[in-house]
Amino acid sequence: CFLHWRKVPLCCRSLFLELTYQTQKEHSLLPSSTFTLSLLFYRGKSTLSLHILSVFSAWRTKLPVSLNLFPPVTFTMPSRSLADAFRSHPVHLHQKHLDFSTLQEIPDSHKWTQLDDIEQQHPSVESFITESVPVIDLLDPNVLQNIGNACKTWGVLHVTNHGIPISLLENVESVSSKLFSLPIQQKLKAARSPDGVSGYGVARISSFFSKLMWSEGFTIVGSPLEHFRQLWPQDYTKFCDVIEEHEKEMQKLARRLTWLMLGSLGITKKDLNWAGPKGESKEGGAALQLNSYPACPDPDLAMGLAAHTDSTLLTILYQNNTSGLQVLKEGIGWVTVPPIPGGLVVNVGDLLHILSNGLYPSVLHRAVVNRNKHRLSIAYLYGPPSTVLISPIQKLVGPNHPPLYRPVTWNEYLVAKAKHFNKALSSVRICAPLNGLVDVNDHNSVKVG
Ligand SMILES: O=C(O)CCC(=O)C(=O)O
Ligand SMILES: [Fe+2]
Repeated sequence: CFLHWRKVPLCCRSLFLELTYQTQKEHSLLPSSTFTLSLLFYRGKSTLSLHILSVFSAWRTKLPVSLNLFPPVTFTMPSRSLADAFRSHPVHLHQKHLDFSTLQEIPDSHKWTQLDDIEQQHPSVESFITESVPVIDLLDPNVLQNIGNACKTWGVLHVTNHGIPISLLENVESVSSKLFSLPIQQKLKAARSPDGVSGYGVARISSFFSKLMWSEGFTIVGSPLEHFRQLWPQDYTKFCDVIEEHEKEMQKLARRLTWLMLGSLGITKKDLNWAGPKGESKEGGAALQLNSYPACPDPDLAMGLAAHTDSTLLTILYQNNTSGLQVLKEGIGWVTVPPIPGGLVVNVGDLLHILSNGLYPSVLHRAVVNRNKHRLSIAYLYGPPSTVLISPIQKLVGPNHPPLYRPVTWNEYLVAKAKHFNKALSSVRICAPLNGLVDVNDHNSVKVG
């Protein structure tokens, strides 16, 4: 291999070498364990030096060392859990916990007097004079086509007939509502630790802003048992049961939606290694994010949750009966996504953006607040198994469609997000899109206040 490396043009600025250990029990020709060597050359943001790598591909069938150029998705390797990814990259937050219920006016710490670039460039638009986010019935015979159009043009959709019992969604809403209405001292008993992921606290993205957001959150990764025991020493088990049941149902829906979205791109389970040889997929990972946006005395000066994209394959969002979610639609501005009865919002996340090679863009969204009503949202953040490498799917890549992103695991991407926030997608980009468009988030400045 190293002989060929010399042929890499000097203009290549960087070389990524990813050595991954793969167990291939079923493969008759290879020993049970082989290494997959992924070589990825890139030169800044311009095109890839593919010619050198084609030499390697001929070897793939003969050698126990396989050289994958842009593997769609590969491997399992013992690695850190999602929670570890956060732990290894702590985000330093202003740990200021307000008791919103007692405030008559907005303190300076929460006054967004100067909006960041993205808010200034894109005004809010009234939903009745513009288009609205597509509503897709999952039982519609044209569901694939409808989902594909919505992902391509909006990066977000509403789904109905999704199969999640409304009573279950209401039960999770009720747990959230009880949780956030506990006294602040009680909630702080389940506070998220500075290097942790689960628990009560301000939005994780707060560290990128000088002003705090008008919201509080509670994150659940794995079991909420320990934290719930702190919050409700007497009756935590019934709350845990609700979360567990919700997780089970949402996992099923998230998996179904992932395959519908990929299916609308012509991708089947056999195109993805992590789907398993018979199409059965390994478990994806997930986090549940409960968000509370108290009524705010001056909503124009506050921000519920600042503009961001989700570091997921997709996110499924339930909102109580109060509006607040807005998505950025290029050429239009911020469009409100009001709750629809029985419906769930589905966002394209950054990892689906990468898998689809930018065909399905992750949607920039934010939450605004409201003068009179308390708003709750429940986000199911769904991703792949955390050690699977995600890169543009080979079927979507060709001479006219070079891969735009390098392979990255969910863990690695979370670390990139913790470092670069809305520039995380650009940080894993290896090539400018041929259509000259850049990621919407590239325009975002994170300075505020
Ligand atoms: O509250 C909302 O509508 C948005 C929540 C959200 O974007 C998130 O939790 O990532
Ligand atoms: Fe989000």
